[in-house]
Amino acid sequence: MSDFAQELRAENSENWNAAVQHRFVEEIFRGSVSPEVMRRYLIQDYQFIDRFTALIGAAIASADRFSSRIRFARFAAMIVSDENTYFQRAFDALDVPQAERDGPVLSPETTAFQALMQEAARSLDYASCLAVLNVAEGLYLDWADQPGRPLPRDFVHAEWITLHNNEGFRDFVGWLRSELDRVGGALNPERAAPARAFFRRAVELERAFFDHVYS
Ligand SMILES: Cc1ncc(CN)c(N)n1
Repeated sequence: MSDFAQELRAENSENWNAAVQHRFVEEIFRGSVSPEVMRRYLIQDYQFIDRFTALIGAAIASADRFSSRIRFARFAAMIVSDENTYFQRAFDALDVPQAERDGPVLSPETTAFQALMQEAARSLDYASCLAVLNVAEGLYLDWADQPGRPLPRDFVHAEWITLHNNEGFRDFVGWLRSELDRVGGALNPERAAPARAFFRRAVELERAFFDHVYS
């Protein structure tokens, strides 16, 4: 099998590393993200999750085999259950009114990320959907998976970490990488170009998304 996923990651190492070593990551492990920053982050991220779920739908539609559709459908079920429940409990803890949960003013960074996911979804190009999903989940596993590091006390911080470093998530990200290697690696350079570009843009946006919650 090719190592297409690793190649793309290496091409984008500067932004990837800046995101996984971001101030937000350090602060969340210490439990010191301020309530205002955590609120802003989660309110915007809930809108990210909405389009992200639609992108998984596009991956289900465009995948080339049933076993891959099953894998994505199971993952989507986790997002709309465990992860959605986390958001609701965190919003309660942070006193986020219903209007800001359902229809907040979107930041330019959230809008840009939503647009990128929509573009990938509408392409119905499986390799492009996989590229964006690999960034969104691979980069989150990369920052959250710090074995031996103690968890913060507040569930708002701790659970955001454990949602992204548990065994099931690790396994899913490993599968996502192998799927991108299988599908992307079989394409000639010209046909792989859209996935390569989606990957690059997604890594840039992940970094910008972390940055913008502090601005
Ligand atoms: C911006 C962003 N990127 C990735 C993830 C992980 N699903 C997230 N919740 N938000």
